[in-house]
Amino acid sequence: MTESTSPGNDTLARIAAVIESRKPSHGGDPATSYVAKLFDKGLDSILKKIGEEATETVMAAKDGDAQKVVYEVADLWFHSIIALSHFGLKPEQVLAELARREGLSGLQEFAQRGKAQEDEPND
Ligand SMILES: N=c1c2ncn([C@@H]3O[C@H](COP(=O)(O)OP(=O)(O)OP(=O)(O)O)[C@@H](O)[C@H]3O)c2ncn1[C@@H]1O[C@H](COP(=O)(O)O)[C@@H](O)[C@H]1O
Repeated sequence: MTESTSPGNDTLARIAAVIESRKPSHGGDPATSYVAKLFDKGLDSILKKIGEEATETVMAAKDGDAQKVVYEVADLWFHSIIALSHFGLKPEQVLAELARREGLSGLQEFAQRGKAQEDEPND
């Protein structure tokens, strides 16, 4: 797969657009759409799915099952995009935040926040 055909930011933007179209305000139908059903159930149900998918990601990793890690992270990202949409946010905003952090070491950033050395995020 070449770089130009690799799934990337466009994929996230397209999925986010479909998710947006499933909102009740856009005519999403819980009878025919998983996303519309989740929006219909509300934020707690969306957050519960994120918790489940995060746990399943950890379990797949602990099992050493690399392909399952891919499936579970895809589930986690998908449900996280639904949560972003609930708050009127888009994946682009998360990607922009990651881009902003590029080149800034996590330890450097931690020090800039004035954290004491004994609080280092190493566990
Ligand atoms: N990417 C996804 C996607 N990923 C996961 N899922 C669904 O999310 C649910 C995840 O639930 P679970 O992980 O609990 O899976 P499970 O099979 O129920 O249980 P486990 O065996 O994993 O424990 C399943 O019903 C999946 O089918 C998704 N449903 C939809 N999409 C995208 O969203 C679009 C809109 O979907 P609809 O709103 O349903 O039209 C689709 O065209 C896709 O692009």
